[in-house]
Amino acid sequence: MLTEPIGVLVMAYGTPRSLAEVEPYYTHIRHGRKPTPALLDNLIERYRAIGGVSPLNDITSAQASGIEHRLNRFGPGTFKVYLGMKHASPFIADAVVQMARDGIRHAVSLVLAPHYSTMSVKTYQKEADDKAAELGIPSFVHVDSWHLEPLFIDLLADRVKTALKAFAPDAKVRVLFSAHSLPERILSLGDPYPQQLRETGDTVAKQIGLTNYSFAWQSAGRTDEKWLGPDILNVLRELHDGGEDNVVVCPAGFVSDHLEVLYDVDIECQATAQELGMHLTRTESLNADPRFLDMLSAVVLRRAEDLSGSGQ
Ligand SMILES: CC1=C(CCC(=O)O)c2cc3nc(cc4[nH]c(cc5[nH]c(cc1n2)c(C)c5CCC(=O)O)c(CCC(=O)O)c4C)C(CCC(=O)O)=C3C
Ligand SMILES: [Fe+2]
Repeated sequence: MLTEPIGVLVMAYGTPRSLAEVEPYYTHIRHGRKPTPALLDNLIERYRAIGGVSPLNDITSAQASGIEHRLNRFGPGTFKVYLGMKHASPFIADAVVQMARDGIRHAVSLVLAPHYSTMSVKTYQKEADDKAAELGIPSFVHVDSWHLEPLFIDLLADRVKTALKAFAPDAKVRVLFSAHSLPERILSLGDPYPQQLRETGDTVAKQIGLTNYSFAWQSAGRTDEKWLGPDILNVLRELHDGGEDNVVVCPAGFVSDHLEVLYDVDIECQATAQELGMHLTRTESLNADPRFLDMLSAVVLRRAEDLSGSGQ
């Protein structure tokens, strides 16, 4: 192991801290273009519907500090965790500046999302690497994805089993593994994202002997482009038309309770299900589950071994 502290840059999407911050946050997501009043009102209404602010900031912070605590179990001060957000402060670049100030020379990056995409994880990594290059500090060793980590699979498998208990033992129940949709053009780029979601779902299903399951995309952006389908709301309608009215949604692409889970699944999918007379539940989010943080810190530790191995 290295003798000086290893920096760990934990990256996440970020969320506004108050309703007043929704406009600058949305403008940042839109690469500096202000949203129209209608788009802004619509987003504010969604945050209002989940209680005004998203619990995401608190959960992300708890995840980062839980990872740091675990990494330092065997040697206090061996690792220093920095939190950097894509669209909210502290931004990824702020965290990298702090790492440089602290004299960190060896660092691992981890994105709090299981599946790799050129439009998500890669953009986080690029932001970190660009800032490191600008500051003249060594680049990061990245964790690209952890969608097949055995402990991640175990956690989802347990959650699916628990969710299925809401139904009669002999009921026919469809499990829908979902993730955030992305523009369909990622397909022509050979992006691994859709395949990785499928691998997560297939592996969970195999582990618990689940046969009635499929995949759906949720939370597609409000843009003119075509987004990956099938959209989860259409999948619910099709299931109902085919005589299947029992559904467990497992939002496997997300790790925390936030807008896409608390609004898009718990309010929007639930409303469609009710309208159709379907029975829908979802798996509990991973949040700061100790077993989840054990898993993430083990993944970081493994990657940190590559740092010393590569002689950096
Ligand atoms: C792949 C992916 C993940 C999962 C991986 C990861 O976690 O990185 C994710 C997570 C999240 N997305 C979030 C929020 C939003 N995403 C938006 C818009 C967009 N998301 C995109 C992608 C993703 N997003 C994309 C391609 C857009 C279009 C604009 C663009 O090209 O960038 C918009 C704009 C309005 C709207 O479309 O609703 C909002 C408000 C929150 C925080 C929720 C909270 O505050 O609780 C979280 C965790
Ligand atoms: Fe998003």
